[in-house]
Amino acid sequence: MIELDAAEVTAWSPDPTGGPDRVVRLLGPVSLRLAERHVAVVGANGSGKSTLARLLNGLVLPSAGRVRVDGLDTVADGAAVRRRVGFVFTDPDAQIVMPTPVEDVALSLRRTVPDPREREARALAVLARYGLADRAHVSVHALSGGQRQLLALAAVLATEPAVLVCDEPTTLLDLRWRTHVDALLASLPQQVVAVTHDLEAAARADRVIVVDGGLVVADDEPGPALARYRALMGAAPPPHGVDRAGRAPAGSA
Ligand SMILES: Nc1ncnc2c1ncn2[C@@H]1O[C@H](COP(=O)(O)OP(=O)(O)OP(=O)(O)O)[C@@H](O)[C@H]1O
Repeated sequence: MIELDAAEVTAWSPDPTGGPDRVVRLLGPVSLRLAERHVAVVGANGSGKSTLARLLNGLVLPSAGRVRVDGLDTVADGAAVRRRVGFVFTDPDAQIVMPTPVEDVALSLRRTVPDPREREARALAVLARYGLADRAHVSVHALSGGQRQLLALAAVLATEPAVLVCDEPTTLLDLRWRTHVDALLASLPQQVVAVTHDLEAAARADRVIVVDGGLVVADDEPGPALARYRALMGAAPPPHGVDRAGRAPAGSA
């Protein structure tokens, strides 16, 4: 169970008019209890989805309020929370650090499997489970984008987290790989919280959270929540001024 109690995230941001840095609120206050197996988080660019996702495993800490996972506080019990909550980024290259897939998965297992031979065997078994057995020893640079995302997922899942948080895991993938990764996420035994712009995938979740302007503006079953999101997107033109953090869009100087 993931619990957010009046959680807020603030950050210091430069004042675009040249004044002193100022505190901006990126998210919250947000209070949620997430127990469903598949939770989708949708919202416009810059609405606060990634900030919400990162709160769940302690990559971002609340400036106020609390975030707990199975009773563990992300501030007080950060390491335990990170062991419990796996995180997958949009871009697998942000996550893959070793030269070959087998070494990358083995790196994830370094704490739980001390013996190097056993660790390699376990890593190979994990790669086989996710369809990457024949790519185990190639350079990670020789993998396709879809295979790299699958490797990033495999390396996180190797540690058997109780919860998997994914921040737009299929945004960079073609349709075939998106379908494959979506099916894999749907088949996992763990709780999956996925930020997504893919409304078809969100429609298959048990619950959909809609974030707008750093707040949860809808939290419901997919039908009503996505209807609210579509209405919100239809109603609001893309912003042309500064974003909530006070930054002007690229090229607008
Ligand atoms: N460290 C930071 N300092 C200042 N502003 C930040 C910081 N991190 C994020 N922001 C701003 O906070 C807002 C929310 O960012 P966030 O990345 O959570 O949005 P998002 O909904 O995930 O967007 P996208 O769909 O584009 O990835 C944005 O306006 C972003 O520019």
